[in-house]
Amino acid sequence: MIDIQGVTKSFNGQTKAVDNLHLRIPSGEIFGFLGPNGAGKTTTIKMMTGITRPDQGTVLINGKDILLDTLEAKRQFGFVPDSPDLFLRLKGLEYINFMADMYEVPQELRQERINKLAARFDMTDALTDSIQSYSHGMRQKIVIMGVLVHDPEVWILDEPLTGLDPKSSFTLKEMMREHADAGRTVFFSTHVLEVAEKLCDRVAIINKGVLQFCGTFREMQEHFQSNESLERLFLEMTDHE
Ligand SMILES: Nc1ncnc2c1ncn2[C@@H]1O[C@H](COP(=O)(O)OP(=O)(O)OP(=O)(O)O)[C@@H](O)[C@H]1O
Repeated sequence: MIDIQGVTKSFNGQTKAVDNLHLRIPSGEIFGFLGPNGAGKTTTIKMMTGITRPDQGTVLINGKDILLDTLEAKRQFGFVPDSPDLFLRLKGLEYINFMADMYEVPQELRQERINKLAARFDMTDALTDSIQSYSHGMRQKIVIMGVLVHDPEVWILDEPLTGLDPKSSFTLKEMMREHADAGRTVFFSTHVLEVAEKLCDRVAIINKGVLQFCGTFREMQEHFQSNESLERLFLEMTDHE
């Protein structure tokens, strides 16, 4: 469960990148966070994960305050950032083991998880190569595997499908569904509205830092008294000046 309580963030004392955002994402849900370029999605995610400090408001992850109980809050989630260009000098397996060490995953359990994840993402042969030699999609997959190796209850994923090939993208979406169906939480940002429409239990749309809508796709259609696709409704909500 994620509880975003009135977070606000300005840069350089100017326009608010995120303005008094409230969102509550219960366990058991895949939640899509949508918005045009520069809308404030990554800034929100950085405040959720304790990377950026909000000017106002806070975020609770499974009831743990990211500002006051930071370490406990961080134990609750796994975070996939929008850029996977991290730890390039490490081999894939070294990186996953590093993540498993950080989260104190016992040896036997980690081996089983690494084998399963590598098989699901077609990465078994690549694990002994350096991350530097990986394609963008392979780097994305190793970062996802590094997060999933500690089996966090809450997944926070910033544009996780970018650069993944169709099979890996399908696998990740399948895993997101399994995770939510097991009563846990998946929060992800995306620009791929067809994916959001099919995959998400609920979505939020943010524009210029301000929440425009939060609810199911059906609720959105009812609200706008329209049978249009999510893409059309999104454009209507975000195109007007
Ligand atoms: N470190 C920073 N310094 C100054 N401005 C910033 C900083 N980070 C973000 N911004 C500004 O905050 C606003 C929101 O940016 P953010 O990266 O959160 O958008 P986004 O919704 O993730 O966009 P995209 O879809 O393009 O990734 C933008 O106007 C951006 O220029």
